[in-house]
Amino acid sequence: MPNISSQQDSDTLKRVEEQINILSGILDRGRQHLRFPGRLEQRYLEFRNQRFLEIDQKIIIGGLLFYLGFSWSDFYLGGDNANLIFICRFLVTITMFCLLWWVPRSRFAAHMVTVAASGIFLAGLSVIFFIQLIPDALKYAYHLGLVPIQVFALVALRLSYRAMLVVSVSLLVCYVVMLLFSDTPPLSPELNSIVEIFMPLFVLFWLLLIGMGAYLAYAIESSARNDYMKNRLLALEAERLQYLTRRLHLLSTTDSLTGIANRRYLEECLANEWRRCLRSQTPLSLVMVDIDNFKDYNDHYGHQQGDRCLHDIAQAMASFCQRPGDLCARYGGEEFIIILPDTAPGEAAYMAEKIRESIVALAIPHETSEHLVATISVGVASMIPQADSSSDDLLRSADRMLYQAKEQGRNCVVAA
Ligand SMILES: Nc1nc2c(ncn2[C@@H]2O[C@H](COP(=O)(O)OP(=O)(O)OP(=O)(O)O)[C@@H](O)[C@H]2O)c(=O)[nH]1
Repeated sequence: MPNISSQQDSDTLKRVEEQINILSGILDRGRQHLRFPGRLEQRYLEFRNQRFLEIDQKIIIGGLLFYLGFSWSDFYLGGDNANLIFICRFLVTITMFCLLWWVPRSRFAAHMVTVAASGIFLAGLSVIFFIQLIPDALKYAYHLGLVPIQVFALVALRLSYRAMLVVSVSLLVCYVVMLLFSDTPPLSPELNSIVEIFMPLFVLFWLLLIGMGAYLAYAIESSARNDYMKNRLLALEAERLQYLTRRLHLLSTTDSLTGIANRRYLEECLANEWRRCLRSQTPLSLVMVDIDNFKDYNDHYGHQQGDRCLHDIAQAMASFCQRPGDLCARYGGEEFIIILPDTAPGEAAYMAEKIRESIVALAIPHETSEHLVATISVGVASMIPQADSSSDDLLRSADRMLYQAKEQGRNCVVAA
């Protein structure tokens, strides 16, 4: 029988309710969120990382294969540097594959989004580097190679608005620096004027792409966070309901004064055990306990002290119920019943005697009793349930034994 006052349970319930309040507060305010308060942010990042490992990692692997696939252009346009460009491309791909395999298995597993962002940045940087190695005007073809990388950054980093923005802006800055500081290849005057018009337009186009991507990533991330909050709220509500149901069950089956099972639960368990022992044809034993001269105890020590005495005796007896199916319950007033399924009469009587001795050993002062300490009288009955008998017969038999124990002078065990 679980303990109703389980501190751990009520602490957990308190924690769950606190989290529900925080989440409901955030959702009620109805604003878009790109950062949650405290631990919630950390939980969200863990969740996002998990999703990344499940879904986005495959997208990154696909992107890397595309990146490697473009090596045909290295050989086609690379001239003398074709091999060098291919080796660089190959090394970037291999490094990223290694990181994608190793990081999730390492202590950096929580930083997969950062790894992906760095990988995309590295790929973009490599293309900027390749532009330097491609001979003459052919290098302009590689400028366009930055577009798919930028688009890929928008897709792969859509769940992290900040990572997407940092990678995109950094790449654009590197590109502009390269434009400013690298030599322009000798071109015909016509081509030169086209390039002069085209380059600022290309940078502007890129900026617009980043702006559009930033807007989309912001919308996607805030909606992902919103969904996360709603799902988390649902999970917390379910957890809360589970605790409340458990607590309700405890309240309805526990006696509030003694903390052991109440009569309702006793009757339910007795009926179940009776049916089970009827099927298995094994003995079912009942130990009926009554505190001796308890009226005198109350009269002498007061009702409150009487309650404490009831509690202590009940708890001491409950500690003997070790096997599954054993149950110690308050039957009413100062009467208790212990159900012992699959227990033979001799074993039950032995256990009853141990319980009686343990109550004497509690040494609860009882000045008006001849033993000077609180004692109990115990009646024990056992039966192998039959179809034409009922658990009431067993109860009546235990009650008769208890009556005899009282008749024999109390503080003793009588077994049928
Ligand atoms: N403090 C307290 N006393 C209770 C409670 N329930 C029953 N009692 C008291 O238990 C006493 C039972 O008295 P009796 O039935 O006369 O039995 P007894 O004095 O124990 O005498 P014997 O059973 O013959 O040994 C009554 O005085 C009840 O008021 C309770 O929840 N708390």
